[in-house]
Amino acid sequence: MKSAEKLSSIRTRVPFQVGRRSDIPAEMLSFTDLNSDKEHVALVFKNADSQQTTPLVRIHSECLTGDVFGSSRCDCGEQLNEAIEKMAEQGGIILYMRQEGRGIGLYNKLDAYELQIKGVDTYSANNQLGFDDDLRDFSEAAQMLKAMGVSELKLLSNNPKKQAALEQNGIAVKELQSTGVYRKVDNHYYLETKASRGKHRLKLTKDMQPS
Ligand SMILES: Nc1nc2c(ncn2[C@@H]2O[C@H](COP(=O)(O)OP(=O)(O)OP(=O)(O)O)[C@@H](O)[C@H]2O)c(=O)[nH]1
Ligand SMILES: [Zn+2]
Repeated sequence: MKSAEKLSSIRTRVPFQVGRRSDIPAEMLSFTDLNSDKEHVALVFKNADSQQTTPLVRIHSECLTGDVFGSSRCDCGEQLNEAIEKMAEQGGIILYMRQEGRGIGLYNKLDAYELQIKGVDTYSANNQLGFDDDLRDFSEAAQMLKAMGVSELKLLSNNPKKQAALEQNGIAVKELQSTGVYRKVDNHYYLETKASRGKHRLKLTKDMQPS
């Protein structure tokens, strides 16, 4: 895990409205001097970075298939909407990390899907393609938070690795809030594997019906 020793700062802060009806005020922030040249952005609701001591934060990894197209293979789009709707009410910050496919990129994720259709699970598909289970490095999330002056937060996630990474990089996680579980026609095996092998905190029940 790389540390967030490099000092980043806010480059641009642009207001707009977001959400399914484009009626939720937010600001998009870009940054200078992140560890990589990936164009990670933050979405800030109700000026939570300057107005709240312990804002609600979601570190959301890019998922073109789920976030944009509502793919049935994962739960990313639903988690993103949940975060937007919660933060419209109480304020908060979404760090939208350009880490498509847990860091392997979109084309490789599509290759992994092809293997999954043949019965390989979500992590083993990565391994068969020559990648580790998860290539994401969350130190840049800590850099972005520090640039915004946020040193403690409530984290909206089921993934304890995100909490550990923030804490290793000097950000205090005061609370871990789970997201909803979004069962769809063909994501049950994906969710089960995230819980068993990825150690995500997901409460899955056998009779859970697709939404
Ligand atoms: N390689 C690969 N990446 C996937 C797959 N399904 C979703 N992703 C990517 O996984 C990332 C989301 O990570 P997840 O493991 O679903 O969840 P998380 O962000 O770690 O945890 P939460 O905070 O609880 O949502 C996004 O970048 C998706 O593009 C898959 O089958 N294979
Ligand atoms: Zn997804």
